[in-house]
Amino acid sequence: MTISMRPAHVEPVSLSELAVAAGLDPSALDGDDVLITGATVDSREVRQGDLFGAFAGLVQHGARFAAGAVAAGAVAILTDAAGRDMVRAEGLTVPVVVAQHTRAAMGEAAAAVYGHPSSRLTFVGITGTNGKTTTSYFIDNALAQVHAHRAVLGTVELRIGDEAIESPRTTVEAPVLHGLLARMLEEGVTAAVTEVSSHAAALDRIAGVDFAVAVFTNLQWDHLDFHKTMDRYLADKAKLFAPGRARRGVVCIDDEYAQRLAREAPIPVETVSTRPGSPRGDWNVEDAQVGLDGVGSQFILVAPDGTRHAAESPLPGLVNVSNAAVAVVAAHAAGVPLTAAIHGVATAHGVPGRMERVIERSDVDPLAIVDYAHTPDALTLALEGVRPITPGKLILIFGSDGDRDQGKRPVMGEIAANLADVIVLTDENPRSEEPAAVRAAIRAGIEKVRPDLRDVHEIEPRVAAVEYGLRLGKPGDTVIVTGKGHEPTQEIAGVFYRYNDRDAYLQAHARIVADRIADEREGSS
Ligand SMILES: CC(=O)N[C@H]1[C@@H](OP(=O)(O)OP(=O)(O)OC[C@H]2O[C@@H](n3ccc(=O)[nH]c3=O)[C@H](O)[C@@H]2O)O[C@H](CO)[C@@H](O)[C@@H]1O[C@H](C)C(=O)N[C@@H](C)C(=O)N[C@H](CCC(=O)O)C(=O)O
Ligand SMILES: Nc1ncnc2c1ncn2[C@@H]1O[C@H](COP(=O)(O)OP(=O)(O)OP(=O)(O)O)[C@@H](O)[C@H]1O
Repeated sequence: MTISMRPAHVEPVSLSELAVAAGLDPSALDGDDVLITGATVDSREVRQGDLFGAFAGLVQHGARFAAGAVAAGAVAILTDAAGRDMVRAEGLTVPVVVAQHTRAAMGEAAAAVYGHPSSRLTFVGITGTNGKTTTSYFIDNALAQVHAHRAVLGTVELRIGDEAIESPRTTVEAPVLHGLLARMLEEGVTAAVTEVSSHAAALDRIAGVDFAVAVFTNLQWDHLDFHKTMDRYLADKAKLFAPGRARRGVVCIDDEYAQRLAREAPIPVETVSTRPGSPRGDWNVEDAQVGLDGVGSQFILVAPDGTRHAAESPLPGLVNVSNAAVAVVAAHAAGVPLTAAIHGVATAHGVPGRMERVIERSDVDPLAIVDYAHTPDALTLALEGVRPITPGKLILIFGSDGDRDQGKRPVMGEIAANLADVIVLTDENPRSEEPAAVRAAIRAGIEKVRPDLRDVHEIEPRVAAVEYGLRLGKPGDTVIVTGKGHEPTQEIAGVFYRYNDRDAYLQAHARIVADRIADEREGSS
């Protein structure tokens, strides 16, 4: 099934009203006032009656696409002074609104076009380096206890009720977000959750949004190619915790960056402490017991009034105790009674590609898991999480992304060599990089710990590495493939090939079973 990304009906709003909603002076309007019925920042997605946002991008100026946007039906353009000059130099007479902070202004204008939909439902936004997707599904299930019609927007999918499409991005552009929210209202949705990536916060994709609750999971090393320093990375994420953007916040204070955010946030914040050794928060996790069957965990959530509540995480590993605790507190902050929030989180379904058990342990097979860990901290936690449920060897299949943060590659190699028994080094999404060079950077880290490269295998393509790792696995072993999670494609040299780790496991397993049957036949003949 597909979902429409925009509402079926929009009440036209005048361009001058939108300029004011975007915080601009009426003199920012160059040209006639016109009626607007939609908004986009991509000329390829323009519909009749749209306001087209033409930004000075990281690569090129969006005003280059103004003529195409107008031909496709855009009736006005929001851009900066340079963009206006480009538009006029092309001889276009379309009305132009000039803003200094174009992305922010466009978000506010799009909110106004669609009638400020985020204020009309319970909207929860989650940011943090890791755990956004998992926590968003936990929160959704908690919200389900009191909201029959809901939506989830994030890395895995854009879902409104029972309808879903593959998500183009972790966080969609602001006009798409406001359009989707307006669509949700038409569908009777009363509560929604969205992941907010740091790119989204930095590029004002949440401009114009009114979050009921903003949630922060953690800040770990990632994306420094984009944000440059951890301080700027934190500052971008902190944009979610601003007056006018979110009414209240829920912050997991297990790391120091989060503690700083909780101290400095200018909105009311409830803190959640989930790990031994973390400072006490308003809410505290105690007595976390990781289930020995590797399915889930139990813990006690101590509320600010000191009451103790038995709670559960439906997914394995201590990281998911953190995610579950944060989800309970966030859903409670969004209006779900505490007992219902705890029940909703405990009964949440698995999230595709997050500690997903694809092949169960048996007397012939190892346990085979897919996980999305693609940062040093996440990899550490994933491997530490499966060690207690692994009587035999821990076999890790992994690589690292091309065209993304290079610094983490050797660090992840070291972590793998320290925490896994056997390593199958392979490719993730090489993108425009030479795959062997990415693997070499990881291998350098592995060699620091294991100079003889004992039990280290380098196999490509990834589909072959998954089969190789699975064939190495004995019944007591755990095989874990990390980095791509639910992703349906692998990006190599600009081409997206259909590829999924879960499918790779299942297809390899079918061949392994067929070989076993053939061997048995041979043995008995
Ligand atoms: C690094 C980054 O985030 N770039 C975003 C940025 O692009 P940009 O400034 O480079 O755009 P540009 O190519 O210079 O083009 C300038 C303008 O012309 C427009 N344009 C361009 C071509 C065209 O034919 N018509 C047209 O209108 C573009 O929409 C853009 O507004 O602004 C664009 C919209 O204005 C975004 O589409 C684009 O996201 C790109 C596609 C992207 O891949 N972003 C990724 C990195 C991202 O956001 N990832 C995070 C998750 C990260 C994670 O946690 O792993 C996410 O939220 O998904
Ligand atoms: N609270 C957490 N702390 C650290 N690592 C975590 C946490 N929760 C999950 N992880 C690890 O991070 C991986 C990604 O989890 P998830 O998809 O929920 O995060 P995300 O923030 O949505 O990631 P991304 O933005 O890259 O899509 C998981 O597969 C797991 O290995």
